[in-house]
Amino acid sequence: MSAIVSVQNLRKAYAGGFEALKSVSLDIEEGEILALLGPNGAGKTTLISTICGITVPTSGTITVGGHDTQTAFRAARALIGLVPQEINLEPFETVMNTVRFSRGLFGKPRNDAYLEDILKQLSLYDKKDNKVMTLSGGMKRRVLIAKALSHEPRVLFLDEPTAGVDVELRKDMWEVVAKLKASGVTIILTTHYIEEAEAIADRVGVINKGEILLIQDKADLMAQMGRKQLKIELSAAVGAIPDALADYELTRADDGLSLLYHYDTKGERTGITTLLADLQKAGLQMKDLQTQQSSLEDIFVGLVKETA
Ligand SMILES: Nc1ncnc2c1ncn2[C@@H]1O[C@H](COP(=O)(O)OP(=O)(O)OP(=O)(O)O)[C@@H](O)[C@H]1O
Repeated sequence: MSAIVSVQNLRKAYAGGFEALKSVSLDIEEGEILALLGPNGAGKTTLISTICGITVPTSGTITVGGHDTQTAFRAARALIGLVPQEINLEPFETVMNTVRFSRGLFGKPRNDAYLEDILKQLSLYDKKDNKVMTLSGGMKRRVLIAKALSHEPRVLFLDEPTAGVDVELRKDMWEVVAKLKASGVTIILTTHYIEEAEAIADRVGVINKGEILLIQDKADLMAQMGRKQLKIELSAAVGAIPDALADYELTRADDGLSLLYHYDTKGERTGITTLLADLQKAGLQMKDLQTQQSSLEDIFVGLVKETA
């Protein structure tokens, strides 16, 4: 695979001096789905807007399909579709005219068959002659996607595509994204929903305070950083963890009725057998045991906390 978007040492300081991006470098591979995670104000929208040419970088370079976004903006921008966070549609226009107009802005020849196909993919075809103002919020979000795809871009940026969208529609949108990927479009999305990244991304990038903390294959990330938790339910509550068990770094839970033990899934030894033996020696009676794999959410929260 080769990089379709390449960002090198990108810095963005807003007027007033606030540094929203601090020397960000990343390559986005053709055909992948990259999810950018980060808390509010991390710099996700700034990164996307800068790549799309809406925000001017303070320094650094960006290329899209080999075109420099500063010296060959039109060529770079023609390859990009952007679905913004805000709904910015003309309320009195019909769905079909909205997408037709947007395609025209990129100087593409009229091609209703292509646009109708996009509307069908997004389950909007039966609404094509409806005015935008008559659509539901979820449908308007899908019109935004259709609009962004109207000029046949190779890279699609989705900024919080499912914000404020109900669970069912969110899953529909994931299907749409999967279909787009299958048709060869590279997708970059920002999201607050970690389950969204877990469900659809090939790679996950975590941004905090204008810096990329990590960018990694999702499966590798979960295998490397995923820790397991063992929950030991006791027959009687303990007020404090016995000194003899100090090495295990256990935490009390459920008012002392449970103890939590964390171990590395990649480690050669989990330490569970010796822990169970030592629990018995310390006179603690075990009622039940449960294990739980840490989710992407646990990993993300841990990372952001570390750099807080
Ligand atoms: N036009 C601007 N002028 C000054 N500061 C700005 C401007 N736009 C954004 N910022 C600041 O830059 C930082 C990054 O904002 P950005 O919108 O990129 O974050 P984000 O990760 O997209 O957040 P959210 O998840 O809330 O959308 C924030 O501290 C924000 O206040």
